[in-house]
Amino acid sequence: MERVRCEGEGDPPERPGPLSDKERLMIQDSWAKVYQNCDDVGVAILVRLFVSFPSSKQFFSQFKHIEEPEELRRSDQLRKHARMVMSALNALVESLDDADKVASVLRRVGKAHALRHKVEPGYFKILCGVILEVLGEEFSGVMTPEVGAAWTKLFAAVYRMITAVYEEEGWTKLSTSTG
Ligand code: HEM
Repeated sequence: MERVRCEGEGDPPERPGPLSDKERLMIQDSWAKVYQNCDDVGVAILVRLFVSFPSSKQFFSQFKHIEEPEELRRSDQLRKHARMVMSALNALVESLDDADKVASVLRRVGKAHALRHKVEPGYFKILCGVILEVLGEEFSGVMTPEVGAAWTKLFAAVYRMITAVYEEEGWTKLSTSTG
């Protein structure tokens, strides 16, 4: 059964330091392999998100009522969002040594989702977890525990920056449940 967790609910403190050079390189090397298959991987990630957390479909007019994974997989709106997610992640990974660029990518994504798409920010945390899960399954040779830990650290920082953008944009529902 879907369970969307609230901000701060039972989570360990998320204040990791900046990525080390080694962590940054591990993320960039593993991503290069993932991104070679970006269309398939992006669709697999989003189908997993929408099947495991059906409430995350509520924001998508064209497939919010679809349950069948095969039908979800064929949705143009899903495939379009998959490409946008993968290409934003690519921009992020390519810019890991440029803090201003990272901040600008996340600001753009955070603002659009807070103001235009009205997506509860907790879904970003859920999506990050789903990405780690799918990459761990599909790229098990690449996603060693050490590489996975570097990605986990990156996603914790991404989520912190996204919630900071939401707060700056006046989002007031950070502590309410979405489930
Ligand atoms: C890493 C996380 C994500 C990235 C990089 C991302 C990226 C994007 C981008 C680049 C756009 C188009 C930008 C725009 O409208 O200005 C977009 C649109 C959208 N995103 Fe995301 N997104 C992410 C996560 C999510 C999540 C978790 C949800 C909801 C569960 C979501 C829902 C939407 C919706 C509803 C749209 C509009 C789609 C449409 O008009 O067809 N996104 N996303």
